[in-house]
Amino acid sequence: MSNSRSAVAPALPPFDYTVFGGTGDLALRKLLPALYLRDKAGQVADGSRIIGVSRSPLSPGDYRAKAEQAIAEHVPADERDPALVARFLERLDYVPVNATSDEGWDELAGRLDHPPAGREPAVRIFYLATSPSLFGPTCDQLRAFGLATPDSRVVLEKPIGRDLASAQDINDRVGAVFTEPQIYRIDHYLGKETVQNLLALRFGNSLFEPLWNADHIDHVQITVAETVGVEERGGYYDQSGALRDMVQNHLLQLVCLVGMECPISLAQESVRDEKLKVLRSLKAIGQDEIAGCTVRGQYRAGAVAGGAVPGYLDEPGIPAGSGTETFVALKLEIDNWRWAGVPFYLRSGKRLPAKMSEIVIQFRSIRHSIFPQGAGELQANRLIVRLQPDESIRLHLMTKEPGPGGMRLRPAALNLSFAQTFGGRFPDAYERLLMDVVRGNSTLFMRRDEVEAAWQWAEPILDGWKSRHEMPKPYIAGTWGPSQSIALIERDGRTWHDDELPSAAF
Ligand SMILES: NC(=O)C1=CN([C@@H]2O[C@H](COP(=O)(O)OP(=O)(O)OC[C@H]3O[C@@H](n4cnc5c(N)ncnc54)[C@H](OP(=O)(O)O)[C@@H]3O)[C@@H](O)[C@H]2O)C=CC1
Ligand SMILES: O=C1O[C@H](COP(=O)(O)O)[C@@H](O)[C@H](O)[C@H]1O
Repeated sequence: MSNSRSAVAPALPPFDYTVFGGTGDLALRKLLPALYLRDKAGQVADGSRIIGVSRSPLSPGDYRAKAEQAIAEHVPADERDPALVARFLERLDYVPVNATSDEGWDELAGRLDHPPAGREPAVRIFYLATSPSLFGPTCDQLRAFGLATPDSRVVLEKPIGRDLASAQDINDRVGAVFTEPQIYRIDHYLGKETVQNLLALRFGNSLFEPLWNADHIDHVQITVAETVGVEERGGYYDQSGALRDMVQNHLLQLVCLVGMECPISLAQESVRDEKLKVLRSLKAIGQDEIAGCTVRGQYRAGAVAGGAVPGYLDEPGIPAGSGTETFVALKLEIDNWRWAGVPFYLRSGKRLPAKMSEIVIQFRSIRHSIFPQGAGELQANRLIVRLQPDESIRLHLMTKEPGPGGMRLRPAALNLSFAQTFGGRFPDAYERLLMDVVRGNSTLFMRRDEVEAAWQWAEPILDGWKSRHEMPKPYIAGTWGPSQSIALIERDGRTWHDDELPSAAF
């Protein structure tokens, strides 16, 4: 299918993107491919530069070779145009720099201070794709070497801390060098096309908003399921776990977009103000509620997509007997006028049967049935927003079964498939977000107070788990998590929306 939508993207001002951690997994797998694809779409102005930075003693030529390989591996073949790849590689440079010493900083300053001749003023961006422990030292050095100019921007990768205090510490250190409007905290879920579409669905249609409240909605489910395990990131993951890695950021941002009031406009602070109100309205899960409202799981050896996979404890970099969770299910409530009493059930895990993220809005049952017994069970309406893959919005309704012989009802779905409706390629979240930084649009980035409010809610759960000294419940890789996750929702007389999903792989 043609890529007509992204081929006509408007050009932006030239930029200097300095990527700290430029040789790392994130830069090679996501950032460079995303920048190449935006360049291919015509959004990268001539004279723009991408400067990879890390301690490795590479030449610019070595770095270009690495980038070329990364593009070959991570950009689909039909998007790789040799002439455009060559043009993109020309924009790349590399400087060895140590974030925690003075090594390489003068060279980096020299590069940034000497742009290509005749280039118009460029947007200066520092992307910190490194461990968060380096954010403070890197920003200190950016200031010490005069690189943190008043107009420059800094992008922070997640995780922003591992609890409230460490998040505040990072925010303080970065905030001592950059003002809040200069800081872009990435949550790549906000860059996903269908996640942004939640705003269009809710506030671009008159149909749903009158029903979008506790009077009409029984509950909400959010599932973010992955088939992958911890891959090469065991060292990081074991210190993190599913609540810190996925729930505190990505899933809570989804809760915000489902739960927030209509912002006064799409202006960045309006949207972020509304999300913040949701985060501040999250009902604290008390220590006595942890056992009933949360479930932790850890995968054991099993099969995913027809192939055998090892258990978490046998993955590289995972210490023997680790008690880190690779699966979380929990029930939360937004304690406000709109949502009082409506449970939000969240679950996320690795090594589940399918890579699939979706939001299910389960409406209440009709209050009175006029249909005779035998007309079929009346199922409550359900709106399903599939975020990935096969992006779609499906509305499940009851309809009459066609034909004579009385009234029989049957559920059926109105299905808005994005691929069928719009065709083309959906840009990766990083493509959108990297260019939003160039534009200076931080709507889809997290503000300091959002990150800290999310930690404020999540931290007592982490503390509760720690004080209970319980190991996560085991689940077989390729299943939908531990049985306790099913019990969590079934205790309330509800079930996970699994009926249209692949079942366990064996
Ligand atoms: N990989 C992913 O999919 C995702 C990663 N993240 C986060 O992004 C960050 C980076 O992740 P990832 O790329 O996987 O990590 P990697 O370990 O693959 O890369 C780390 C990078 O940091 C560089 N680095 C380490 N120490 C220094 C230093 N003192 N000075 C300068 N550079 C340094 C490394 O190069 P060198 O050793 O040569 O200095 C390397 O380029 C992490 O915080 C991670 O949690 C977030 C979302 C997804
Ligand atoms: O931030 C993260 O997200 C990925 C999942 O992202 P997706 O876009 O593939 O859904 C997850 O694998 C990783 O552990 C986490 O750090």
